[in-house]
Amino acid sequence: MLLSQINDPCDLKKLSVDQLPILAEEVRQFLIEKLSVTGGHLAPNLGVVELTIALHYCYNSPQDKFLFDVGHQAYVHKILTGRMDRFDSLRQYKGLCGFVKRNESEHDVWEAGHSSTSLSAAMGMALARDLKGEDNKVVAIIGDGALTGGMAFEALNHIGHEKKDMMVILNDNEMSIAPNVGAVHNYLTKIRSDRNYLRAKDEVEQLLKKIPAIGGKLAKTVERLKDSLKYLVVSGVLFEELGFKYLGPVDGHDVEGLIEAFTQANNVKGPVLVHVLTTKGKGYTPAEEDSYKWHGVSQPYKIESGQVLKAVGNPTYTDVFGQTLIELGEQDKRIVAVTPAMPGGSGLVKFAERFPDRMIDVGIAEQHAATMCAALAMEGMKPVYAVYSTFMQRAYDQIVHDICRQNANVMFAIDRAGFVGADGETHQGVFDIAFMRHIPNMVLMMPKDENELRHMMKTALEYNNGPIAYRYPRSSVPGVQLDEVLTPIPIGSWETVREGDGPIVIAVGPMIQVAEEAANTLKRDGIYLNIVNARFIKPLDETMLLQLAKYNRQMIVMEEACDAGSLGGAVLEFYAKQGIAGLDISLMGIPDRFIEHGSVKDQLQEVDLTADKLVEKVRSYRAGQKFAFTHKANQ
Ligand SMILES: Cc1ncc(C[n+]2csc(CCOP(=O)(O)OP(=O)(O)O)c2C)c(N)n1
Ligand SMILES: CC(=O)[C@@H](O)[C@H](O)COP(=O)(O)O
Ligand SMILES: [Mg+2]
Repeated sequence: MLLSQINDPCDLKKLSVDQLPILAEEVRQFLIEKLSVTGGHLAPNLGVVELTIALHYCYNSPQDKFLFDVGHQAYVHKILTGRMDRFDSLRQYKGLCGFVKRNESEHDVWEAGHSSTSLSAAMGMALARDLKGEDNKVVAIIGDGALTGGMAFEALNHIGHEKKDMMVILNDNEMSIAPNVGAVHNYLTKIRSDRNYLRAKDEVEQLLKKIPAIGGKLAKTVERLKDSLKYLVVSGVLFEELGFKYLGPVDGHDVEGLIEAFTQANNVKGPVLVHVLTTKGKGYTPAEEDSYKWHGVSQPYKIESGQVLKAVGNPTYTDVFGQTLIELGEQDKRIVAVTPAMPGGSGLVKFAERFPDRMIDVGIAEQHAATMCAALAMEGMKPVYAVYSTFMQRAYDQIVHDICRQNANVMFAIDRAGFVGADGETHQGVFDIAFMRHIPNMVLMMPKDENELRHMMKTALEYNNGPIAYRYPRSSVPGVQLDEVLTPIPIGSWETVREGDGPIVIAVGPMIQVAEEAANTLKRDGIYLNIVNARFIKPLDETMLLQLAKYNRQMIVMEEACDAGSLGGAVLEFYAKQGIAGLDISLMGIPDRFIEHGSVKDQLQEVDLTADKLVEKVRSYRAGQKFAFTHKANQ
C-alpha cells in the first residue's frame, strides 16, 4: 500500500509519477470506507483526489500556501499531511474537523466553512509575501459553486488589477451542492463541453501564431482581428480579460496532466487560473450518479449498495417548513421562495417541483438574495428568503439597508438556527438573534414545535407591516399534533406553557423541551417551574414581562443562542429601561466563544444548556447559592 508510506508531502514526492494513479485509487478507497462509518462530504473529496495529490507533488506545503475554498474538500489534503489515522473521529466531538483547521496542522494555512473567501485570503497572503520579500507560492483552490459567491468576484477584480504572482485552481465539477447556476456556470459549461469549441480554439491559436507581427497602419487592424478571434474561441477569455493567464481546461483526474499544468502555471508571471474539470463523487458510482445527495452524508452508508442508513424518527423542521410552504403557495400566488444555493438543505425541492417559476436559486449569493427579496416585496410579491442562520451573516447590511430600512415585507425562513452539530463552529446558527433583534422594523419569531412553526408561517404571510422572520433548528421536530387550520399568532405574544409557583423559565425554541424535562424532575422536589414560551424574540411580550416581574421569583432565560445580545439581553434591557431592579434573573445561553464540531448533544452539554444544569441551578438557588455556576469561561 503506497498510502501507508505517506506521512507527509515529502513522502509523496518520493513516489514516481506513474505510481500516483495507484495512490489516488488507494486514497479513494480510504475515503469511501472511512466515510461509510463517519459520514461527511464524500462527493466533493472524491472529486479532488488527483488534484490534491498533484498539488502536493508539485509544490511545497506549508511554505507554499494552499487555500481550500469552503474547505469541505480538504480530506485528501489531510490524508497527505499526516492525519490519516484521525479519520475515525471525523467531525466528532474533539475529533478531526471536517474543514481546514489551523490548530490541526501547519499545512492548514486558511480556515473556511463559508464559501468564496479563498481568493481574498490568497491575495492577502501574496501581498504579505511580497511586502516581506519572500517568494513562496500562493495557491487558492476554488470550486465552480464557490465562484458564484460575490466575494470571489471582488477578489478576482482586485487580483487582476494588482497582478500578484499567485495561482487559482478552479475545480469545475458543474455542481454546487445542487446543480450549479448562473451565467459564469453557463460560460464554464461552454468551455467544458463544446468539443468543436475547443477544436476551433486550437486552430485559431495556431492561426494567431502564424499572423506575422507587422508594422504600420495594418498592425492595429491585425491586433484587433487577433483579439476578436481570441474572444470568439479561446477558452477562458473571461479570466484573461480580468488579468489572469488562463490555462485549461485540464482533466482533473489525470495526475500527469495536472502536474504538467501546475508546472506550466509555476512559470507564469502574475496571476494564473488553471481550469480543472472534475467529476464530483469520482470513483464511487452512487456518488457520481447523484453528487447532490452525496455532497454531504450525515449518516453511515452501505458501501456496496450505497444505501444510506437513514436516521429513524420524526420529520425535521425543514421538512415541515417545505411542506407548509407548498400549502401556503397554493393559497397565495404572491409567494416566491429565494435560496442562496441551498434548495435541498432548505427544503425547497418539492416547492420548486410544484411552482418551478417561484423558487429562485441565486447561487452562493446571500447578499444579492436579500436585496432582491426587498425589491420583490416592494413590488407586491411575498418573498420568502430561505437561508441558513450562519450563511445569513453574509447579508447583514442588506437586511439593515435594503430590507428593514425600507420596511420591505420580506419573510425570512431562517434554518439551522442553534447548534448544527458536525459542521461545527463555522456553521453554528447562534448569532442571528443578536444581529437581527436590534434592527428597527424587524419581527423575529421562533416556534416551540412544528405545529407552532406552521402557525408562524401563516402569521408571516398575513403580516404586511414589514420584515418578519421565523427561525428553526436543524433537528427533528418534537412530534406534536398538527392543526389543520393555520391562524396568525398575535404579534409580540408569549404563552405560558406550564403554570407553576416556582422559578420562572423564559425559554425559546428547543429550550422549551429542555425546560419541561427539568420541570418534571423538579416536581419531585416540590418545585413547580413556570415556563414561558418567548416565541417572539422581537417584539417582546412586555405585558407578560411586567407581570412576571411582580412575582419577584428566580427567573432564568434559556436560549440556544449567544449570551451577548440575544433574548436574555433583551429581557435585561427591558427591565432596566422600565427601572425595575433587584430581580433575580440569570441567563442560560452560549458563552463568548466558538463551539467546535461534535453532536448537538455534545455542544449543548459543553455550554450547560441541559435539563440537569437547569435543575442544578434551581436547586442551588433554593439552597441559597445564588447563580450556582457560570460558564466555564474560555475552557
Ligand atoms: C456563504 C456560504 N453559502 C453557502 C454555503 C453552503 N455550501 C457549502 S459547499 C457549497 C457548494 C460549493 O460548490 P463548489 O465550490 O463547486 O464545491 P464542490 O462541492 O462542488 O466541490 C455550498 C453552497 C457555504 N458553505 N457558504
Ligand atoms: C459545506 C457546507 O457548508 C454545506 O455542505 C453544509 O455542510 C450543509 O449543511 P447541512 O448538512 O446542515 O445541510
Ligand atoms: Mg462544484
